[in-house]
Amino acid sequence: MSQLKTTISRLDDLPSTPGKFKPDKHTPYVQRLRLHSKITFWSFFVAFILLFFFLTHPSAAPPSSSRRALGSDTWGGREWERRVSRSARKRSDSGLTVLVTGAAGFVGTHVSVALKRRGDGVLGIDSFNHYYDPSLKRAREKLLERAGVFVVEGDINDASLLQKLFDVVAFTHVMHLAAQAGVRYAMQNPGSYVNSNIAGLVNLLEVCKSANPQPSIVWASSSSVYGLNSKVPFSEKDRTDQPASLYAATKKAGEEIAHTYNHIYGLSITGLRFFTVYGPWGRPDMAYFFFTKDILKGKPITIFEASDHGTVARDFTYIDDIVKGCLAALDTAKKSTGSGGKKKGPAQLRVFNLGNTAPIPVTELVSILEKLLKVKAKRQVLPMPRNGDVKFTHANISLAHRELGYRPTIDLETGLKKFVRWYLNYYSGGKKKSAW
Ligand SMILES: O=C(O)[C@H]1O[C@H](OP(=O)(O)OP(=O)(O)OC[C@H]2O[C@@H](n3ccc(=O)[nH]c3=O)[C@H](O)[C@@H]2O)[C@H](O)[C@@H](O)[C@@H]1O
Repeated sequence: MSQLKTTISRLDDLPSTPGKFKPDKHTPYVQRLRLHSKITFWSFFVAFILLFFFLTHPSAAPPSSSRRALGSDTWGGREWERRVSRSARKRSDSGLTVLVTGAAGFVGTHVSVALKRRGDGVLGIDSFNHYYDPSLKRAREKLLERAGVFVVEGDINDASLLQKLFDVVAFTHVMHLAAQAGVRYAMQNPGSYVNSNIAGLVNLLEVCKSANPQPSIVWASSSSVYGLNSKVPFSEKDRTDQPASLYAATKKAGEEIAHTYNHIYGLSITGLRFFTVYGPWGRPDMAYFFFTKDILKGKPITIFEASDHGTVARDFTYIDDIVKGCLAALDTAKKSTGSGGKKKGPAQLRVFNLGNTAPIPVTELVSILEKLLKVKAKRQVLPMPRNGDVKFTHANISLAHRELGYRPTIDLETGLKKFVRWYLNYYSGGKKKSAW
């Protein structure tokens, strides 16, 4: 307080109309004026140096929240809001207005384009993290841009960004696909699974529950929640309390968290348990993708077998079938019942298997790839390491068939043919690099 008084009294020393005042150059006032000029000069000089430093060293800039306040971050500003609104504008009154998280991801890209093509409003959000080659995500972003979908670069853990998106657009639906995927990587980086699949999910649901109107939510769970369940085919009624990986455990936790937000806040939530989704623009961390890469390079591939020399198999599901399931889940989602963070009545809570219901041994997947690529794979068969993998998956899809009209139509060989065609084209560096 005393310091404040001193500062005020110093300011009071200055004449209110300095131009009319003829100073005596020997008075203390003139000395102070000279001092002030020097301070002003050095302040400008230091400010200039700092500005130069931050412009040439962007990573040394202040934290994003303060930059955001200045409107100079990757999001914010009038032009940005215009882009957000334009992307989320639907073509007809009956259309949906969907926020797609993980929009530059494999499933996110396909779902976003399909929604946009049929006239829904779509806005994407994606963190473009480096879990796998970010240039593939950027190529997908270009594809989305051409389809009229704007992807906001940001994290689902950023509550102020999500809040801002809901301030700009009244989303009717959220298609939540942003996640840390991959079963085996969970042993290397467990924190990223907790951060995306648990903290990120909770953050998103917090914003959704407070939104007015509350959106309906459809999100990606995983076949991995069945874990050590050995009853086949896997039905939604089967036990899911024995996850074999941390990845599976975070997806299972997501399903329980969904229950809580549905119960307390009246959010309408649908979880989709995807079964090993594959296809063009897929994820390079998945076996069918890196097997293709390694076979073409003449590198050996490792094929896991069960401890009893038993076959390891997956219910591989083609991306177009998954997209149909996602759209059907959005179309049949009932409205959330809450408003202003308060539940008004019971809301819809659903879980569906989206699989192909035709498990194929991994050895057969490799044989199909060999045939399509016309290259013999260098197979190395090893016992399945204890890294979170399960022996087989097999979806019972009768519930999804009944409620969503879901009926997969693409068998593994047909789907891999489409994938291989895309792969060769994309990685040939040819002109058709970003073809669909
Ligand atoms: O359906 C799911 O729930 C999951 O499907 C995939 O997980 P996964 O089925 O393990 O798919 P891949 O990693 O592509 O593995 C496919 C099969 O290849 C086998 N594999 C994998 C890697 C390898 O080097 N060798 C090998 O034989 C695996 O054991 C597995 O049986 C996805 O990576 C998960 O994100 C997703 O949630």
